[in-house]
Amino acid sequence: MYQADHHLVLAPIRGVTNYILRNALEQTFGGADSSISPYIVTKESGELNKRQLEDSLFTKNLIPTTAQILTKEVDQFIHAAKHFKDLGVQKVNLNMGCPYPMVANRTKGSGLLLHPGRVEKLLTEIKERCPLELSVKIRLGRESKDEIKEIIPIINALDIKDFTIHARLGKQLYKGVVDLDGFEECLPLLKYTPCYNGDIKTPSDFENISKRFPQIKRWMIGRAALSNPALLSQIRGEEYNEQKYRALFIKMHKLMSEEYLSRENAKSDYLQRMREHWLYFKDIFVDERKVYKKIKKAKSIDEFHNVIDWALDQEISDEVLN
Ligand SMILES: Cc1cc2nc3c(=O)[nH]c(=O)nc-3n(C[C@H](O)[C@H](O)[C@H](O)COP(=O)(O)O)c2cc1C
Repeated sequence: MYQADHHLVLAPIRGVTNYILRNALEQTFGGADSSISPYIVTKESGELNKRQLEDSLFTKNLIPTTAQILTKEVDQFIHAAKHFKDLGVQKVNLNMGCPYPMVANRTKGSGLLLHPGRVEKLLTEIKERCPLELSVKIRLGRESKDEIKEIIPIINALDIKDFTIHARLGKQLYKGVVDLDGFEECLPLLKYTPCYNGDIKTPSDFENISKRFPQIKRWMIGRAALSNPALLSQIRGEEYNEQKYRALFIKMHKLMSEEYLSRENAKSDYLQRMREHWLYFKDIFVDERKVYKKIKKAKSIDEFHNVIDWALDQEISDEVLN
């Protein structure tokens, strides 16, 4: 059961959990204590994506947001961390969980997990030089849940307190079940209690997992908080009937649309951005397939807004109400 000392973290989902989504969520359903922004990729040239940097801008975020970096190079990590520091960011996260072969085969993300020697060197040097507090997000392994057991002594020795474990293997991508036994095996090995992540889809999933792991205080939730933006607040005990849910979702959507359309060159990517959000938002509605089909078909902003007016009137699924 949710307790006052629990901390709920909105997970990073690339292309979706940007400051626009985070702030609109905070201004409506609420429920997230903090968030990690999706990873920024570093390059040898030092060039960093402007929009991704902007996403972590302290003044743009209504909830504390950690910036995430995907790299295997110490200098590139430090270079990006310094940029984030200038933007007012307090904490940076090293991504050691990304499962995509394009990333992992280049010894980045979950690909690092097969090389504990490299991880030790990377983390030790980053810890020494990082101008911001360092946190790490990891999977149990890339191929096997035993890989994390070689990483944990490094995390302990470096005194990294903010450590999130997504209880899957890299080779699973985002499929299959989470390995709660594998997660449990890590607990006695860790100096600090980690943040749990993976497949909390409903308030009762949270009840069950938090009952099994009463020592865990930090919980990270990703996809399900996008498919049901009320989920984080429902976990905290908030209740929603259809009318209250619809009113808040309409407000959330309006805030997001307005912010996207106020940005420079907004019109060029507005539809694409909103379609990515609707890949999750569609699940709010009983007839999610019909809703998403119409959204995908909309070719202009006017057409899209007409479809949204229709969609926001559709019946809301009992699965997101409580
Ligand atoms: C499309 C997509 C993009 C993701 N992008 C990131 C990312 O940028 N950084 C990261 O650490 N994890 C990323 N993740 C992983 C999530 O943060 C989270 O660990 C995973 O979805 C499991 O949690 P969940 O079951 O609550 O969604 C991504 C996941 C998905 C499905």
